[in-house]
Amino acid sequence: MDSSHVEHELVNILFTEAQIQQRLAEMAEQISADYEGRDLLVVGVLRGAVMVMADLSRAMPGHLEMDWMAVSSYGSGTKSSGVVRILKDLDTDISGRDVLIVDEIIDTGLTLSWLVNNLSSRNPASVEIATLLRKPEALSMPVEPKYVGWDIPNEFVVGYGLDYRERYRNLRDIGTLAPHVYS
Ligand SMILES: O=P(O)(O)OC[C@H]1O[C@H](OP(=O)(O)OP(=O)(O)O)[C@H](O)[C@@H]1O
Ligand code: HPA
Repeated sequence: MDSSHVEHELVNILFTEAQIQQRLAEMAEQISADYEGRDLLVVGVLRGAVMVMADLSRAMPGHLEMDWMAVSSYGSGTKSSGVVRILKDLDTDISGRDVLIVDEIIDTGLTLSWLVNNLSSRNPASVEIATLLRKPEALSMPVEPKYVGWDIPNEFVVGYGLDYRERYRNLRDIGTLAPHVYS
């Protein structure tokens, strides 16, 4: 497969690979300082957060554990269905644990506000969120990520874990798709 072909379907690069790595390093430094001496469990939200989890966790020098959840609210399109389902639950008992949920984007805020409620009911010591991107709509939702990479405009973005119909997750940059891709 010709990967340069895929890159050409992006019309507007919002963040390059280098910018993403730089921002994740800053976030990792802050998170490491905040959780120093604590027993951190990092929870990645499959599938989009795989890249952020891999790079953010490797930028943190201390001990941490990783677990994963899979939830679905989008189906195959670009609009949230409004209903969140657990597709894969945690393998870890989080009672008494410091939990940091890692995701790549908060869009409507539905997924993460639901997830924070769900995990909070399991008696963790704390639950916080780290997200690489946040869209404006999420600001009106009861979801308050402690760590945000960037606030972005309300456009559908792909790359670095973010998909459109399961494609484009493997792009190293984050950008918007050319209109012809949707037609
Ligand atoms: O704030 P929201 O409007 O709820 O949107 C954010 C969620 O949507 C995406 O996941 P998606 O359901 O597309 O699954 P994926 O990670 O497998 O792509 C993304 O990874 C977030 O978890
Ligand atoms: O802008 C987006 N792009 C890809 N996946 C998403 N899931 C929520 N918002 C987005």
